[in-house]
Amino acid sequence: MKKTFEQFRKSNLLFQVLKGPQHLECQKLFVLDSSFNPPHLAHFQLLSQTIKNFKLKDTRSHVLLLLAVNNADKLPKPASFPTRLEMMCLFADYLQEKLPQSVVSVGLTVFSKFIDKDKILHEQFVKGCSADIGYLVGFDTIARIFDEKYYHPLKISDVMESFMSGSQLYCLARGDCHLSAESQLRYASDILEGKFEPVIPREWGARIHVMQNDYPALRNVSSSEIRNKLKNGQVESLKDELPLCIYDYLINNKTIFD
Ligand SMILES: Nc1ncnc2c1ncn2[C@@H]1O[C@H](COP(=O)(O)OP(=O)(O)OP(=O)(O)O)[C@@H](O)[C@H]1O
Ligand SMILES: NC(=O)c1ccc[n+]([C@@H]2O[C@H](COP(=O)(O)O)[C@@H](O)[C@H]2O)c1
Repeated sequence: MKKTFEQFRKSNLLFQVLKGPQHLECQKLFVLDSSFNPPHLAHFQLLSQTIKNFKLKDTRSHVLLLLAVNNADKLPKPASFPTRLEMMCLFADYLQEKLPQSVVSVGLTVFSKFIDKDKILHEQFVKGCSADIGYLVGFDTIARIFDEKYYHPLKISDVMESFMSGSQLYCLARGDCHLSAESQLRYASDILEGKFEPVIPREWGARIHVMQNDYPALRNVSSSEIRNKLKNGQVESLKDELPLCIYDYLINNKTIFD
């Protein structure tokens, strides 16, 4: 993976598929954009609930696990990118097994903002198919997608118009969030009622779908909490938060977050 990653870094590519089909194979694409630092069961739950509730009837779905080599806020730490790519590939195999009605690809991009990721995916992955792209996010991320600071001095209603008119945002409420679960679940209807106008146009509310996590124990799981537990030797409890393949990988590579 180190070599593959270095090649991507040295190339001028903006997006590259490293595993799975190179182009969209189904009518519905679900993108999980994450730091995969490491991937965990709340990520799986986000995918599984979204596919269960929103996949097109009687068709397969295409899942794209996407890693940005530039994050909107975070430095590229603590696990190296090649390590994260290895975990993404293990996670992709796990998804393929658990969600057999899905096709899974793993990709890299240089873009941190969703508006830019969306443009490049339409150009290089969807390639002219009339598919809506569904982006899978936790509530903390949706709040950041609609934060004006990322687009200054442009207006969100202008700069995000093209992205929001062709995308759906599938969102899982989080326990470790500044808003109550009720407020998170009301977010789309609040937008539809115009509560955030003029910043967020009310019609965008129809493209946002906030779900409660069906498994309460996963609502507070996060990669940072898992990294801390691993550092502090609290490995037993990690079994309930990670796919077994990722758990085994971390146990065999305990220093990757050092
Ligand atoms: N417990 C959770 N419930 C709902 N969404 C989640 C949860 N954990 C992660 N997500 C979402 O999955 C997406 C990708 O996750 P990300 O890589 O940021 O994981 P994270 O666990 O929040 O990482 P970190 O702790 O390093 O910030 C984000 O949109 C994030 O909000
Ligand atoms: N305005 C935006 O589009 C925006 C804001 C914050 C994070 N992101 C991206 O969301 C993804 C997840 O971010 P975190 O790993 O920081 O939670 C990253 O790819 C990050 O760059 C995008």
